[in-house]
Amino acid sequence: MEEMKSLLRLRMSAKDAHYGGNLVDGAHMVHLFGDVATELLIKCDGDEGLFCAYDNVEFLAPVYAGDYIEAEGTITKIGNTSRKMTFEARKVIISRPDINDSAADVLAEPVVVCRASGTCVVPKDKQRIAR
Ligand SMILES: C[C@H](N)CC(=O)SCCNC(=O)CCNC(=O)[C@H](O)C(C)(C)COP(=O)(O)OP(=O)(O)OC[C@H]1O[C@@H](n2cnc3c(N)ncnc32)[C@H](O)[C@@H]1OP(=O)(O)O
Repeated sequence: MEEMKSLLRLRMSAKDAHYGGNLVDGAHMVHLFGDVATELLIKCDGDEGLFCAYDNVEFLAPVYAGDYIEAEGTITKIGNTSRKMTFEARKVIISRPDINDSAADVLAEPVVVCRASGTCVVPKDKQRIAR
């Protein structure tokens, strides 16, 4: 099977900060993975599909307002109606409020902030791409 991947890249805004110290809630990464999964299913099946279950979610580093996040997903297995996927979210730019209000750095190496895996379902009658 040709490897199927999708990538979203976006900036966490002050509106996304939910906790003290401008910390973004972990559920926000899971929300991004839902959009990545939807794009993967559109590529794979021509349908947005439904998220059935996560079997693992790990929060590995904090995310703050001002961080730029890349959220990437890969389809690892295609079943009858199920599509197994893995996800990774990485920070690629961070704010530097310790320097001044507008300082920011491009990271030499991305920092992985969240990893997850799960299963989506596209019912047979909605699969529009023959395989
Ligand atoms: C990605 C989306 N565009 C965005 C979203 O997040 S949608 C919002 C959140 N999700 C939902 O609202 C979905 C609500 N759930 C459902 O509608 C149904 O539960 C379902 C459609 C997801 C599954 O229902 P159904 O088709 O009746 O299930 P099954 O026939 O039992 O199984 C279908 C395939 O899925 C595999 N499977 C079932 N449960 C699990 C599980 N817990 N973990 C992993 N895999 C599971 C099952 O083995 C079937 O696979 P195959 O068809 O054999 O490949």
